[in-house]
Amino acid sequence: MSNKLTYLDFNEAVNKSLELVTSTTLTQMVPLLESLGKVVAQDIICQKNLPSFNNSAMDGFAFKYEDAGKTLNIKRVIYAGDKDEKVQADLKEGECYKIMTGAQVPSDVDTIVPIENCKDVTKDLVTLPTQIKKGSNLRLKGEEQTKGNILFKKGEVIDSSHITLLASQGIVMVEVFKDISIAVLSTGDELKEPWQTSSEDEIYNCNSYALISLLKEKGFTATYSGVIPDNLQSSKEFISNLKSYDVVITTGGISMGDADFVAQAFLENGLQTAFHGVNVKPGRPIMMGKMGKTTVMSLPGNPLTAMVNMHLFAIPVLKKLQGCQNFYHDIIKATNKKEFKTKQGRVNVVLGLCENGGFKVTRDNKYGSGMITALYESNALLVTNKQTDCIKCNQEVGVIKFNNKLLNKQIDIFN
Ligand SMILES: Nc1nc2c(c(=O)[nH]1)N[C@H]1C(S)=C(S)[C@@H](COP(=O)(O)OP(=O)(O)OC[C@H]3O[C@@H](n4cnc5c(N)ncnc54)[C@H](O)[C@@H]3O)O[C@H]1N2
Ligand code: MOO
Repeated sequence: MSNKLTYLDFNEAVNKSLELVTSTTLTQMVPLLESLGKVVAQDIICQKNLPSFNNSAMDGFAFKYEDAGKTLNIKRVIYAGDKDEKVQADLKEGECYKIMTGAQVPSDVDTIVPIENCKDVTKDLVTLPTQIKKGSNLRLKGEEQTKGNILFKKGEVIDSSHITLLASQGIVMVEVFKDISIAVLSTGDELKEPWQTSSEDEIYNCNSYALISLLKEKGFTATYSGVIPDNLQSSKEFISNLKSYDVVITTGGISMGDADFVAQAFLENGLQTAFHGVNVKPGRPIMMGKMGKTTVMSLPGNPLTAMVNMHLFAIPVLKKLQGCQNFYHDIIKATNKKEFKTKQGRVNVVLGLCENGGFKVTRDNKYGSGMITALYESNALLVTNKQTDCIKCNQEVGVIKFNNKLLNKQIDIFN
């Protein structure tokens, strides 16, 4: 980080980070269920009307509207799946069909009444109610979607509702954007892996596992690539082997310390720095840039800071790169439950618990960036602007929940 301690404006950093990437163009075909969580690479067009034939919404009787209130003979029973002569229009005067939910409705009837609303129902006869609306309980061919409509658009992340639509169209292979490749690394000689023994003088590497699992939660696959050594020459060699990845994400070693070699090692590998240092707490030392085609995101080592930076800065960039149309943070409105102070002159990112319409700041906003449990106790971030020094009790705030869906336009996220 520059010794002059000039920190980039928060919004400028967000925009610069998003400008670093454009959507991947590589696609692949995947089977229907494997498309879950992936980004669809072309508009999905309706190929089969929804519904594809007029059908009944109820178990009951199908009749001509003018026969409402009359006692009619039951011509036959029509079941879901019946076709051809079983659904032909052949009613005579004084007749109706008994019909089951989902069954095809013959063309000579226009209204359906549920069985429990009828009187004197026998095997052969039924008395229809007088009060019924024409067209009731009749689901018309194509009323939901017609052939040629766009069902959903390129760039949407496929969830269970998309899978429902795809299956309804008989689509079994889906063209999605190929997963971008992401390497996750840590730095620091003090680190031990969770499966190793760590003495009192050492700490476990939790950042890499935190990042990889967050990425998985957000639909990405990341490769753990180890710990960058705390010396420039080895760091440089280590980083030179990462150039085939679309994205490299590191934590630690980017502040002012004598062992903070990460930025220099990337620079010596051709990094074009977009920014290094942002006027935000936590997360001030964050660095982003491009090393050839590889997008580099170097996050501070403090675990809480690294994860906050992932949510705020990294995930939107990765979503854009992965081909998503929506990559801007959304906020939800909540009532602040407990007053807390923030520092003026910088953007503050505050952890809290957002539930039942309320936001409650974590640990009175007195936790440290090195803490791990504060994140566990929270499910949302509140971002202040530079002028804010206090968020009052009962004040309406806008918060970013960790599992918020992203938007296709930038909105004001500040409080
Ligand atoms: N003189 C200054 N010192 C610091 C500044 C500053 O502006 N001037 N900024 C502070 C801020 S803010 C932060 S955040 C940290 C970030 O420093 P680094 O990115 O260089 O991170 P490290 O020093 O390597 O580590 C910080 C902290 O996190 C622990 N750590 C690192 N990696 C892991 C990991 N994989 N798993 C668990 N814990 C990890 C590490 O042991 C340190 O305790 O710098 C301040 N200093
Ligand atoms: O980013 Mo540091 O405090 O911002 O922990």
